[in-house]
Amino acid sequence: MTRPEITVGILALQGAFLEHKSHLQKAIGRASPGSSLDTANFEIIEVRTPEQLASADSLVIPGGESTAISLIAERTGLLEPLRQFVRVDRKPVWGTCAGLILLSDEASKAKKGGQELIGGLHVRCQRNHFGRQAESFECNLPLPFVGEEDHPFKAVFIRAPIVEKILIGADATADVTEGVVRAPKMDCDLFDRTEIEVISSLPQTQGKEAGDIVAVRQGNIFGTSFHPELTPDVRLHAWWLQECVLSRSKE
Ligand SMILES: NC(=O)CC[C@H](N)C(=O)O
Repeated sequence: MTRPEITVGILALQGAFLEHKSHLQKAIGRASPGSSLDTANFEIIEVRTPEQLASADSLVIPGGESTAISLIAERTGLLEPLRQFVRVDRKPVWGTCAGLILLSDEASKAKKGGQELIGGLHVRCQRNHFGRQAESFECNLPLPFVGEEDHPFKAVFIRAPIVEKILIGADATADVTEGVVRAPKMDCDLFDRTEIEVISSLPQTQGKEAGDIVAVRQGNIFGTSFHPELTPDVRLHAWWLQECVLSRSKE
C-alpha cells in the first residue's frame, strides 16, 4: 500500500529557505523508526510559483528580508495565492523571522508603501525590535514541548521582530496607529475567533527585557521570531511536522 504523500513547501523567493529544507529533511531522516514522522510519506519542495504553491499541503516562510520577499511575491503573482493558502484554505504554515512579519495582520516599524503583508495571524509584530544586524544575539529559549528539557533550545535572533500586540479582542480595529502596515481585510476574517497561543517569551538574557513574545500559534499558523534553521538542532522542525502538519492533515 502506498502511503499518501504530504507535500511540504518552502517559500524560496529570498532568505534562508535552503537551511529550512535541510532541517526538514534531517528531522524526517532522524525520526524514530516506526513513529508517525518516520512512516509518513513527505515530499519537500521549493515554492516559487502559484502552481508549486497549489501543490503544497503546508508551507514554511523563511527568514530573510520581509520587504524583499513581499516584493518578489507580488511580482511573481504569489501574494494573493499566499493569502488564500493561509487565510482561506488554512493550510499549516510556519513563518520564521521575516516569515512571522509577513504572516502578521499588522507590522509596526514597517516600510510604508514597500511592504505588503500576507496576514492571518491576529497580531501586530514590530520589525527589527532588537535593533540592527550588529545587535543579533543567541539565547537558550525554554521550549519544553520539543522534548529533552535538560537540553535547551538555542534560538538565534537576527534583526528579529517580536509580537508586540495580540489583536483578537474588542480593541482589535479601534486602534489606528501611525507607522503600522496592515494586511488587507478578507471576508473569512469575520468568522475567525481562533485563540492565539503564546508559545514562548524571551527569558532574561544579555540585558534584554524579559517577556517579549517570540513564538505564537493561531490554529494552523505558527510564527517564531528566531531562526531555528541556523543551529544544528532539528527538534522544532520535527515538532512542527508532527504537531502542525501531520495532525492537521488527518483532520
Ligand atoms: N532575520 C530576519 O528574517 C530579519 C527580518 C527583517 N528584519 C525584516 O524586516 O524582514
